[in-house]
Amino acid sequence: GCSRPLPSGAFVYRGTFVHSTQQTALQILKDALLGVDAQGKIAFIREGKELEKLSQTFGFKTSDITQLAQHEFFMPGLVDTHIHASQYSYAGTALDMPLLQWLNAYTFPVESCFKDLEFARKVYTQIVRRTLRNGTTTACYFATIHTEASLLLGQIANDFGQRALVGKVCMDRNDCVKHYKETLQDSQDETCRFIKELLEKKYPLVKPVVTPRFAPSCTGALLEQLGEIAKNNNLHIQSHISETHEEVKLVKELFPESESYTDVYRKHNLLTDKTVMAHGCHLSDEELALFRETGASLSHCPNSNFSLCSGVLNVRNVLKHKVKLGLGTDVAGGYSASMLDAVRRALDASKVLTIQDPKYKTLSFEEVFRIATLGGSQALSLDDQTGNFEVGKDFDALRINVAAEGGPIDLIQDEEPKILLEKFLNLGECHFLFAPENLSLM
Ligand SMILES: Nc1nc2[nH]cnc2c(=O)[nH]1
Ligand SMILES: [Zn+2]
Repeated sequence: GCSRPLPSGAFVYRGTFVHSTQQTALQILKDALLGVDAQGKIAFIREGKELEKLSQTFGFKTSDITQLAQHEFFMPGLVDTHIHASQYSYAGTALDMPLLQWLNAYTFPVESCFKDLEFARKVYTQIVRRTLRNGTTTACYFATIHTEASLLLGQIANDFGQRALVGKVCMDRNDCVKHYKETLQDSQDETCRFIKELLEKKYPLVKPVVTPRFAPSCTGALLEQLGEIAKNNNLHIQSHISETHEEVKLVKELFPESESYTDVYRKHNLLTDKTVMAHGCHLSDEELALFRETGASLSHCPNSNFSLCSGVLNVRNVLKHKVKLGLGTDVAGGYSASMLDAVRRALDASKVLTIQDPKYKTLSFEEVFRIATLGGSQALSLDDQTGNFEVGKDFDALRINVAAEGGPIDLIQDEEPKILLEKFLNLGECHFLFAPENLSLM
């Protein structure tokens, strides 16, 4: 063998790894060896019996290996494809109105407070810490219309080591809470400044995302400008679509020249292969076909859809149309900042559809696991970096101990990894202790 020490920051793990691939919703690798290079990237993932050969090729000693216990496994970090960092202060409250009223009564008044940077710092620090504790290693965030506070959210995500897309919200139409909107010119200028300043920080894991709030909050002129900005800088785009019937009707009135809600975004060059749209509960098959053609993706936010009584997304139909799909918490329309909750609500939503129509094929926990990990990374076009344990991707993982002392799961006997994962998804909690220096491992 080789007696060179591993370069600092390099690791080798041995044990069970569970993840998804394009072909299989759940691939279980028992007694696998996974090597992480000094840059945090996966150098190899092979069978334990290849130890001898691997240790020679990669130059590590048996004593360098971290061995997982029987009841432990690694899974990819969870990807929250849609979350409003700015709404965290009232998460768990204010769920007594439909969307459009809810925005005016609760959301816009609270978001207008992010002009105050100290308030923003408090809320943004808490949401980043909370999502990380819940196992969200990648988040696609909405901030507010305020550039400075949005830049601060990017800084906080970077400081805690979370992979994040951060969006300064754009809206030049708001008749209800009059002070919470921008002029067309300001929205455009501040979006450009936000993008420029965030990119100049060169945060390795944090990128800007062009963020028109949704069609009813934006004039056609603003949507047009934002489409241009995204195109010229090859940026991600996020917004909302077809969350409630009332909203769909409003968009028809506001954009009478468009064939559909999806057509409004398409016309303004906002549907690209780096676009993620939240909800899509009431999209037609024709609209789903436009998503497929453009490579745009959907974020399924079941807690929010139940909590605001918005609708139930037919995930099977989305998958049938081969539209990329991730899961989102949509805090605070969704009351939980945990992606494990999103997994459970996604299973519930699917069961609601089966109750309504027994021929509807309920999603399996394996399928929802894939949507919460690999699916999310694809929906955010970050699947070259994260989403599963492929060589060359970042080792972005959760180390799960299903039998953790004082934890919520009782194991009566030794269980297969598939059962451990199913129990964890349905019953588990992740709250790891904070060790920012270890975040790349967690
Ligand atoms: N759930 C949700 N839907 C929206 N549509 C436009 N803005 C919002 C928001 O903040 N939350
Ligand atoms: Zn939302």
